[in-house]
Amino acid sequence: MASWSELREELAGRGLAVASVPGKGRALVATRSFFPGEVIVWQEPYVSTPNKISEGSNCDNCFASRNLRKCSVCRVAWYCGSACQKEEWKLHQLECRAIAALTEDRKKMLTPTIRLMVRLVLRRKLQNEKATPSSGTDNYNLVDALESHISEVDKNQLVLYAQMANLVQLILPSLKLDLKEIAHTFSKFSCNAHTICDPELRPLGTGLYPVLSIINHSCVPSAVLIFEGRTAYVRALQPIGKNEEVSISYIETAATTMKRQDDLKHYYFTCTCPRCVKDSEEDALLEGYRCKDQKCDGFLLSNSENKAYTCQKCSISRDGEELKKMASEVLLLSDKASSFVSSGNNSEAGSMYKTVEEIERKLYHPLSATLLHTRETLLKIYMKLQDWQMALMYCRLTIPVYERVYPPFHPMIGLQFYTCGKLEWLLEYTEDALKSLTRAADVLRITHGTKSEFMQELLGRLEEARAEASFRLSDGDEQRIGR
Ligand SMILES: C[S@@+](CC[C@H](N)C(=O)[O-])C[C@H]1O[C@@H](n2cnc3c(N)ncnc32)[C@H](O)[C@@H]1O
Repeated sequence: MASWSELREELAGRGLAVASVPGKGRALVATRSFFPGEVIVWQEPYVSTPNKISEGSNCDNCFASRNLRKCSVCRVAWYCGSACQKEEWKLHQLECRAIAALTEDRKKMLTPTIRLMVRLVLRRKLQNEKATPSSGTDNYNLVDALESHISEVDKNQLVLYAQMANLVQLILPSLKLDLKEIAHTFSKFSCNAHTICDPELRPLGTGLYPVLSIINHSCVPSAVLIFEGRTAYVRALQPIGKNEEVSISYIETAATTMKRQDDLKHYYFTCTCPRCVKDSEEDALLEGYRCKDQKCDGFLLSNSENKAYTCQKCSISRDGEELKKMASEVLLLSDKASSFVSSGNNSEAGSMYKTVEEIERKLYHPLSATLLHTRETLLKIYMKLQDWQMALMYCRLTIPVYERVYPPFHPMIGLQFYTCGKLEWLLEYTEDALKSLTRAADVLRITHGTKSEFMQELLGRLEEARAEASFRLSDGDEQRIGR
C-alpha cells in the first residue's frame, strides 16, 4: 500500500503540506500562495454512495441523474451507461453478490451509511489484494488516520455503531470482520464523510475523501468545497498566502454563534474562528428584534428579566410581553403553514407564510435569520406555484441578508443571484436579469470554476441577456432617432 511519503510528495507538488496545529490536530497548509478561484486540491472519493438507494436518483459512478438503469442482479446499483458500469465493476461485483443474497427485509436495512461501509471494506480488500491500484492520495492508510473521537462518543451511539457493524458482517458473511474496528470506522464517518451535492448545493449522496478530510473548519473559511459529479474540488475564496491554513465550513454559516456551535457539536470541538470570538452584535442582528422605529436599523438588547428590549442605536424600548406574544403567534402560524407544505397545499401554505412574514417584519431585525428562512420558504413555494413575480420579490429580499452573513464569494450568494437573474429573465426584466446574472457569474466563477455544464449554462444565459440588452438598447436608439 502507498506510503505517507507518497502523500507528502503528491501534496508538495500541489503547493500543500500537512501540519499539526495545537487544539485542532492535523491541518492542510499552503506552501505557496493561491488566488481566489484557484483549485487548491481535488479528489475522487475513496468510496461513495448516492443517498437514495433502490430509487435510482443518481448514477453510482458519476452521480448523473439522467438515463439511469438498474443493475439487474442486485437491483440496488444504478448506472447512466455501460462506461460507468464498467468503471465501477470491480467493486460492484463483490457488493452485488452480497446484496443479491440478502432477503428483501435485509435489503431495506441497506442505508447509505451501511452501504458506504460495505463498499469501504470491499475497496480495502481489493487494494490489499492488488486487484485495484492505490496511490499516495488513494489508499486505506488515509482512512486509518482519520479522526474518530471514539472516546468522546456517548454510550447509546456506541451501541448503535456496534449494531451497524453486525449488520455489515451479515451482509458480508464470507469475510471475517473486526467488528470493533468497523464500529470505530462508523465514528470516523460521522466527523469525516462529506455530503456530495449538486452545483446548486442540493444533497445527492455521501463520500469519503480522506485527503480533503484533513481540512479543518472555520465559520469564515478561506476555501469552499464544490462537487462536479462525485469529484470534489476545493477552491480558494480569497487569496491564501504561503504557510496559511486552508479551511472550509462544515456547516451552514448563516446562523448565530450559538446555532453554529451547536451544529458543530458532532465534530467534538469548539470553534474559535474570528467570527465565533467576536462581540455579539452580529448575533443580535441575526436573532434579535427590530427597533420600534421602522426607520431605525439598530439592534435590541434585553434589560433585566427580558421585561423590555432597548435599541442600541436610538435607545427606544419595546415591551418584552408584547414581543413574546408576537413571537408565539408566529410560531403557531408557522406550524400551520408547514403542515400545508407537507400536505402539498402550496397555495394555502403561501398565504399563511405571507402572514407570518408580515408579522416577522414588525418583530425581527431586517437581517434576522428567522425572517430570512421564512422568505426562502416563500421563494420555494412561489416557484412551485410558478408565480414568478412573487418568487422574485422574496428572492430579492433575501439577497441583502446573504451579502451580510456570507463572505463576498460564497456560493449561496452566487446561487441566489442566479435564481434572481433567471426569474427576471422569465419576466422580461432584461436589464435587471443582466445585472443579476453578471453578479452570479462573478461569484460562481470563483466557487465553481468555469468548465462544468452548470457554469457553461450560466455563462450562456449571461451572453444571451447581454445580447438582448444591447439589442434593446440599439432598438431604442433607432426608435429615438426616428427610423
Ligand atoms: C474532518 S476532520 C479535520 C482534520 C483533523 N484535524 C485531523 O486531524 O484529522 C474534523 C475534526 O478536526 C478537528 N477540527 C476541525 N476544525 C477544527 C477547528 N476549527 N478547531 C478545532 N478542531 C477542529 C475536530 O476534531 C474535528 O472533529
